[in-house]
Amino acid sequence: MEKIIVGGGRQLNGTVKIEGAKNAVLPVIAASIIASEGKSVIHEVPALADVFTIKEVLSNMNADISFANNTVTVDATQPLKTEAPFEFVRKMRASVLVLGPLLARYGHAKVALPGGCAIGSRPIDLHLKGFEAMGAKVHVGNGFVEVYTNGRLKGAKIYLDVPSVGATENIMMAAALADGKTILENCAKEPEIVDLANFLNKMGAKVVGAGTEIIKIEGVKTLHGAEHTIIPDRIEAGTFMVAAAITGGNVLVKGAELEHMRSLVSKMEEMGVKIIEEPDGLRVIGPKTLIATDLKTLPHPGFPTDMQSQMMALMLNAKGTSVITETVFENRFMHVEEFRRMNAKLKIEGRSVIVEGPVILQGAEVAATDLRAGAALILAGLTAEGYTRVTELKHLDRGYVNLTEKFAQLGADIERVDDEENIIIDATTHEHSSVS
Ligand SMILES: CC(=O)N[C@H]1[C@@H](OP(=O)(O)OP(=O)(O)OC[C@H]2O[C@@H](n3ccc(=O)[nH]c3=O)[C@H](O)[C@@H]2O)O[C@H](CO)[C@@H](O)[C@@H]1O
Ligand SMILES: C=C(OP(=O)(O)O)C(=O)O
Repeated sequence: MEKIIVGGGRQLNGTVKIEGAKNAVLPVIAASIIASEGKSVIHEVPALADVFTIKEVLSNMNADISFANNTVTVDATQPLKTEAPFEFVRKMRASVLVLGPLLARYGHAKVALPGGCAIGSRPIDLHLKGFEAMGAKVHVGNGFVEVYTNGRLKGAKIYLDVPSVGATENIMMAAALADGKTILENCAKEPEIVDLANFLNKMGAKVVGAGTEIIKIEGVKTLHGAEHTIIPDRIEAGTFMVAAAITGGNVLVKGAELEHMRSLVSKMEEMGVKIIEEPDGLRVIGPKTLIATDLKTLPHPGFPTDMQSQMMALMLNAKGTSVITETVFENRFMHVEEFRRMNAKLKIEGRSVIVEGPVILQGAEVAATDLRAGAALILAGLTAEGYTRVTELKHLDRGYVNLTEKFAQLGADIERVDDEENIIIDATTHEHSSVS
């Protein structure tokens, strides 16, 4: 089994470069299949497991897609299959983002139902309600959701009950080719929504208002391929910002965009962390003593749920009682049990966790219960006594590229090992017996 082994006690210093955003690149690649003319060329694509999954989804539909040197090229001009089977959706829920583009272009899409996951039930009812409002029929059965329409979708006025990121993206993509105007209210305002709207507009779409709570889309008849550069990953950036802060280090997080990260920056400043905007990123300087604070996750521009577990690691090192309230996902506290294995003092009360700090964390074997939980356990390991061994790395690989190497370059005592290999090394050289 693969593990990341991290030793505590080292301060992190230096520069780390942030990749393109996972949550922007997945909808942008999905959107590229709407183009009936020309190729799309997408730059700053991170080499994440999720990107390889969406590439497989598109290849399986007969799109011509290649990925090299952080650039994805998509030619979807030939007729496509309009189905995404469970083997892909199971690996990555964002596969449902092909529903909107396929429905808009072909009047049909069939995708395996994503089902629940570690952070909550994550239904797609709002995506489907949006398609229905535009005249589509929805059929759910045998583990699939199928959407279809006779002729073009019709522009509609759609109000989202909650500002869902995926529903905003799927409806925006479908509306781009609909007949008439769609007005999407109470939509998500994340920077990744703006990135998708910019890409769609380069393809010939007419989308205005992305980044606000009302997006207006005037449908056009066809879209063409376009060239686009993905925005930096604010969650990867935030993870390294916490790493600098938690170790009392000084790290330049190159590519971090202050505009995308105001809620995180202000929380970290409240905790005593110094954050300086520099021309190419954010410099983060950890204090001698971190101060406890409270936070509540909310849709953007509120505090991002994808940074909640990393902030829990920071709060475990802060002086006083902190309270974290999770309002976006109903079950995103799986990491609490893992932190407890490291001697954390945490109490769950409904949708809140009470964090008592500072605590002397102890290295332990812990599991990455989801993507960000994995990152948070590594962060906790940076300050723990002894060695922390993080397993279930498949989650981490969905969202972080070269995480171990990046931490090591900043001075962390960290390595990724495979138990099987270790056994072989142990048997021949006896050198690695202390790490497995
Ligand atoms: C690939 C991607 O971009 N993933 C991000 C996206 O996920 P995703 O797009 O899945 O998240 P949503 O914004 O849709 O989910 C937010 C909340 O709305 C609920 N909901 C959503 C859709 C729906 O049809 N019905 C419904 O009830 C969800 O269960 C959840 O409680 O936004 C989340 C919230 O910022 C982030 O944590 C994920 O990293
Ligand atoms: C929850 C996340 O992503 P996804 O929606 O891809 O599961 C995340 O990035 O933390």
